[in-house]
Amino acid sequence: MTTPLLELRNIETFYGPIMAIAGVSLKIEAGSIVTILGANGAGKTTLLKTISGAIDCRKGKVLIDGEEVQNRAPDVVASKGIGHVPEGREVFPFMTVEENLKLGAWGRRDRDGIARDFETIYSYFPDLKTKRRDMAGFLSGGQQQMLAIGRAFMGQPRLMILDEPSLGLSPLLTKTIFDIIRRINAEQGVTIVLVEQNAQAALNVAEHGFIMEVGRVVMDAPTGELLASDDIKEFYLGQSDVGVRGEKRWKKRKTWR
Ligand SMILES: Nc1ncnc2c1ncn2[C@@H]1O[C@H](COP(=O)(O)OP(=O)(O)OP(=O)(O)O)[C@@H](O)[C@H]1O
Repeated sequence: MTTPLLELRNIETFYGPIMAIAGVSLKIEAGSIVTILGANGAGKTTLLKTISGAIDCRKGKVLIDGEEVQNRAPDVVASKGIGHVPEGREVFPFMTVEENLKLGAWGRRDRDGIARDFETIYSYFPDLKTKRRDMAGFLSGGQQQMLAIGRAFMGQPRLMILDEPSLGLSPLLTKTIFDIIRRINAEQGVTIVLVEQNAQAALNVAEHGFIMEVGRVVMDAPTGELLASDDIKEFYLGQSDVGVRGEKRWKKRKTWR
């Protein structure tokens, strides 16, 4: 059996007395695209932050290629190949596009590789090339999302974790971003973990999904299975059954509890 690229074993993460992650275990194989879905407050962002070292867990293990990295500093986790694209992008507004991308390559010494990765990002996101000398704060929301993805890519991640990349974007821009995420996976061999509120877009691109509720994973299945699930249709895709006279049925109970 191969060692997963990322494994979480019984993670518990708290904010003071509040338990945000209540014992999550999961495995992510190299080369895959997986999505983590869940309602507001389910713990998705906290889980990603626990993986990247932005928040410490109180219990459990985070393993990258079988090596324990839980509660290590974010730069140590990044050096193991984890690139975190946080919710809300968090680009540096008073630095240019190019400077933001250079920061992503911090610690790298391979000048040729850095130059090649700049070109890769500019080929995926031509807008960034056009605006490479502009302040990041003047970019549109979609361009800032592109820059956040580009900056993470400059760190040569083997696993990219993206927190709600479609937040605030038009359907067209969301499609553009998701197409590039798919290409980064297929062409660059980067494994992708995608947290999304846009369940339809995420399930279209991912091979496997995890459903989170109040700090736990309540469902873990290939996306084909999730798309066929009545619970997923009802609660995440808004495709509830409609009665013969057009009235909506009583809201059904979720069966995964
Ligand atoms: N800084 C914080 N201090 C205290 N509680 C927090 C903090 N951040 C998050 N929480 C709580 O932790 C739980 C999980 O929050 P988290 O942001 O991880 O959820 P989420 O699934 O990412 O939600 P959303 O989809 O709204 O971003 C929630 O109950 C939230 O209120």
